[in-house]
Amino acid sequence: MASVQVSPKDEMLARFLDAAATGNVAKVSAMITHSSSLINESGENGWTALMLGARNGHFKVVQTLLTNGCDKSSVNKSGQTAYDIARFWGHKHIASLLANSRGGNSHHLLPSSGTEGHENYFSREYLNRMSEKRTDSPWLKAKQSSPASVYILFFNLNPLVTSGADGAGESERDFKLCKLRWGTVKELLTKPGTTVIFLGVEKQVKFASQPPVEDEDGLTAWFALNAEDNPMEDLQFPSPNCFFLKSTFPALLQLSSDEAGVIAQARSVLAWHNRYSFCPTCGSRTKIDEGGYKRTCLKEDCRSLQGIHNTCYPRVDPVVIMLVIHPDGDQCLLGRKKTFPVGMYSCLAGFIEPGEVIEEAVRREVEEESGIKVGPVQYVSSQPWPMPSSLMIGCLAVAESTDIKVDENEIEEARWFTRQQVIDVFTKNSKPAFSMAPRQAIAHQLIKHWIGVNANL
Ligand SMILES: NC(=O)C1=CN([C@@H]2O[C@H](COP(=O)(O)OP(=O)(O)OC[C@H]3O[C@@H](n4cnc5c(N)ncnc54)[C@H](OP(=O)(O)O)[C@@H]3O)[C@@H](O)[C@H]2O)C=CC1
Ligand SMILES: [Mg+2]
Ligand SMILES: [Mg+2]
Ligand SMILES: [Mg+2]
Ligand SMILES: [Zn+2]
Repeated sequence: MASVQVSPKDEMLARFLDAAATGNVAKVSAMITHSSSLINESGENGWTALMLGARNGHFKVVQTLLTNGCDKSSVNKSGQTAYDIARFWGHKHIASLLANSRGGNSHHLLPSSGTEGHENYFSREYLNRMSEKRTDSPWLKAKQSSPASVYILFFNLNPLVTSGADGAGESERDFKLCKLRWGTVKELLTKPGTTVIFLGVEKQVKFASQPPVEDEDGLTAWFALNAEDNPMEDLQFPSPNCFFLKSTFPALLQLSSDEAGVIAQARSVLAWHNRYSFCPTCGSRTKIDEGGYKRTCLKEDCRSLQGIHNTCYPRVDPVVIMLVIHPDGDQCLLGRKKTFPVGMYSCLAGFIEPGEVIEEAVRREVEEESGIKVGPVQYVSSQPWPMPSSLMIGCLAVAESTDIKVDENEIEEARWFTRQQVIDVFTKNSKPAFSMAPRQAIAHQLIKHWIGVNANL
């Protein structure tokens, strides 16, 4: 009988590939120590050890190979990388490891310095939320009628403000929230259709001598109210200059940083009450609990009353927003929606989908909207965006491809802009190639972070 001659080299490769395919990390590790050239070799149909480990969900094998300098960009005879294979077979943690590993040599394009100390607009925690007090009904009731408590009022989810031009010292401060007292709003509180929520207490406890009247515990509680009908006619306001903002954008970007933080919380929770009038599970009536942080179904046997029932709590919708850097490190990808002002380009963004990690959402949204493939992703900072309840998760990402193909349903145009063009927009040196989102938007801050310009630009 004729026997097929297998060279010792081929036999060793077969054993190595088998160890990777079966998840034998110790053997994979020992064999590459002994014979380092094995690491990038391929067997049948161009499959490498990395691809086999990725195919069969062996995280540690993939990790070991990457740590030892395995080339993650090689493709098999079907043109698939190990990353494509991991994604196809649903091994998300391995796909993520492959995309974020240094193998592609593109990590150096991301800034090494963090953003410590940077605060995005809408992010300031001016109040201590004191969530433990939400279930303390006597305390909440006493605070509601306390003359020291502060009420901010909304109609159609737009806050009551005055003109803020009183030397506030912050240039964005064009409007100032009207802080009302219980005496002014007590009639409104009893009206059907009025929603009241407890926001928290001022972090700074006031000294006893300071007006207005203090409660015994020295804590100044803040509440937010949303009125169903325009309350202007019924109420005596402390200042004739008070008015409701007519629209949210860009007016909501013109508050002080403290007040913007309060609005981010209040508007998101009020918007949730406004949209979730009935139980999403059975359609019955609900009652408001926990200082406005919960809606409980009134139907005794409703499923929402058993187990985890997140329909009862205010929602937060995570959104990834990313600045994609060109593989040459010197350009970034910006897009424009049809609704943007003429000439404005900004970062791409998109809602995170269920079962998706941040990095994968960045890759999916960028590919959907621009056709660009993305490798490493780096988290930078986040921003509440209360229109109505997004949490913007700001990232930098490095592109692995450069040909743009826009999804015209979402984006009108996407383009690569050079670092110099971006710097020119910030410094207003020469005729700008585009206009930028306002500095209160995290998109603006991400772009600034990438080019490393200082904070007062
Ligand atoms: N602060 C900042 O700098 C920026 C903030 N943003 C905010 O980020 C958010 C998302 O960005 P965008 O590019 O529009 O997102 P996407 O790219 O995900 O596209 C939005 C579309 O996706 C659909 N969609 C999917 N999931 C949701 C969900 N949970 N809630 C609402 N719509 C969903 C909607 O389609 P349909 O309407 O057909 O149902 C919506 O029009 C927006 O609210 C935007 O205001 C965006 C850019 C900059
Ligand atoms: Mg999208
Ligand atoms: Mg989008
Ligand atoms: Mg989307
Ligand atoms: Zn119900």
